[in-house]
Amino acid sequence: MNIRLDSVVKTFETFRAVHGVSLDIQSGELVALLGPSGSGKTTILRMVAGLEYSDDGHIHFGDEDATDIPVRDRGVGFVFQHYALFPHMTVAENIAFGMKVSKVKRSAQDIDKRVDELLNLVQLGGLGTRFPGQISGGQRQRVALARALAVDPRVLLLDEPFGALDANVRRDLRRWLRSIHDELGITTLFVTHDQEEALDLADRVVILDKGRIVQQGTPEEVCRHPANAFVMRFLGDTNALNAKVESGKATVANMTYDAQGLSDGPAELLFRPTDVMWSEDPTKGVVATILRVLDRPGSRRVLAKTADGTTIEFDVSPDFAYLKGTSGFAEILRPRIFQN
Ligand SMILES: Nc1ncnc2c1ncn2[C@@H]1O[C@H](COP(=O)(O)OP(=O)(O)OP(=O)(O)O)[C@@H](O)[C@H]1O
Repeated sequence: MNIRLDSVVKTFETFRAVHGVSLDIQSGELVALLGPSGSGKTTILRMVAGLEYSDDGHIHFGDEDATDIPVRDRGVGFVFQHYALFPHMTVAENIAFGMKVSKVKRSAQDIDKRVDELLNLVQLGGLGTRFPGQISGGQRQRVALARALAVDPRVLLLDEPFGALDANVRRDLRRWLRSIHDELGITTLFVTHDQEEALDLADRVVILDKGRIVQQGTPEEVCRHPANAFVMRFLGDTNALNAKVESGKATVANMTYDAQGLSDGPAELLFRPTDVMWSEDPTKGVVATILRVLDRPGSRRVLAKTADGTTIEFDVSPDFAYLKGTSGFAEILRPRIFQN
């Protein structure tokens, strides 16, 4: 089932939370909506679910205008961070619930069989008789997914489903969710503010800022070719140096960089901490003095000050031997120059 959002707008009283968002989700695709808090992710998801109406624009499920499809007929399965399981029902009863109340009637035997299949799918075989209070948070979210899948949804909507869990459990669950998605191929829209989660999981990442899509692409595209400074900063640790563009060249201290296509004037040169090599050759990089060297399990993080007083941070191998106070040149491997 493909989903198409066409210039969708949502305003809460006077505040516009979603500004004309257009997005095509292909059948079987796993798309992550990624953005900072308040960027409109949940509002978009709720409009796709039919829990919220758009003020303008259209949402299509396949060839049908979703506005005409009541929520319970949309064939949507949800998993929300706080979409609690029924505490007084066992895990198996929770999973069976949707099937029991569905318009599609199934025999008790069919339901039991389907519950067993789903328990095995989410790797909780044997835990069907436990109550939600007797399993871990990660297991509860797996039950929530099994419950969402029980009614054979055409679309799966997940809103920060692993948000309340600790980092290691989250990492395991996202790998697991990806393999379930590969097995079932259900069109999935996943909301997260966690960059790594979106990049790990999704076929396509849609980055939102203040209710607008600022970039969409594969994880590789958004990482390697950020559309602007916001995307670059939002996706991970970023250093910024002031630059001046003149005739297609950006000057930063003693260095010039290619800036074809940019207009003359101020700009920012952005780069990742992993994209720096320390050099003793003044033609190679921006002059800097080491302030501190911090140790990490597999690397060293260097804090250095450039000539105009900006602090930059970069990662080097554990055998980096330069000491605090040493001056040298920070060679920037993948400089990106942006203008407002
Ligand atoms: N029912 C509502 N009434 C008024 N304002 C709302 C309502 N729901 C959301 N908003 C506002 O709309 C904006 C977008 O909210 P939304 O929940 O979609 O953001 P989000 O990107 O999902 O954020 P988070 O990651 O914090 O959940 C926010 O500024 C929020 O305060």
